Amino acid sequence: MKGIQDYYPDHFAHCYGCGRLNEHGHQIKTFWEGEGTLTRFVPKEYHTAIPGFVYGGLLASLIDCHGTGSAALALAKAQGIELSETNAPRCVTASLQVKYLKPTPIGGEIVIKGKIKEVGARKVIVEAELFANGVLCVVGEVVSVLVPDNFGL
Ligand SMILES: CCCCCCCC/C=C\CCCCCCCC(=O)SCCNC(=O)CCNC(=O)[C@H](O)C(C)(C)COP(=O)(O)OP(=O)(O)OC[C@H]1O[C@@H](n2cnc3c(N)ncnc32)[C@H](O)[C@@H]1OP(=O)(O)O
Repeated sequence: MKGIQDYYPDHFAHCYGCGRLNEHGHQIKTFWEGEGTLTRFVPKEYHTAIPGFVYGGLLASLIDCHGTGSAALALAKAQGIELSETNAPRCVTASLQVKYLKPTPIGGEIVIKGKIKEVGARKVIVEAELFANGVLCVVGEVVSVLVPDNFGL
């Protein structure tokens, strides 16, 4: 199944967290599930904080790109954009807040769920919940801002 990241132009597809063209990155994919958004990721052994548990920086990174991806989905919906080829809106992170509630175990799939809290003309706020083996381990909030096609060029 295609994620919003599959609809970014190539120039915006090199992000370490979610760029489909970054062979060293996490290449996460974010899509709608009902009214919310969803990203899945399976940490590797080397994503370790202490043996058996995921490094918190990685979890923040996953929430970051889940947030910007969810924001792009929300803007596309709000603006009536039908996704095809590389026409997705692109959002950059303005603010990232993460709260680690429980250690996150390595050894299974991580699921990140997003709730769109606010959608403006450019700014989107997304609340994220990160689950490991069905247990809520991390929550976060991402403020994303729509950027123009020539951002970074
Ligand atoms: C330089 C590298 C960036 C690379 C990113 C590539 C983007 C590609 C897009 C897509 C690709 C796939 C996705 C990638 C995902 C990547 C994730 C990351 O790791 S991103 C890297 C870290 N983030 C930055 O480096 C942003 C640096 N900051 C900025 O560029 C600007 O400050 C920016 C664009 C965030 C806002 O600047 P303004 O001048 O365009 O817009 P104003 O008018 O200041 O703000 C618009 C709204 O946002 C709020 N806002 C701005 N900053 C905020 C903040 N820090 N906290 C809360 N709200 C904030 C403001 O209050 C305003 O809200 P009101 O419309 O009035 O309601």
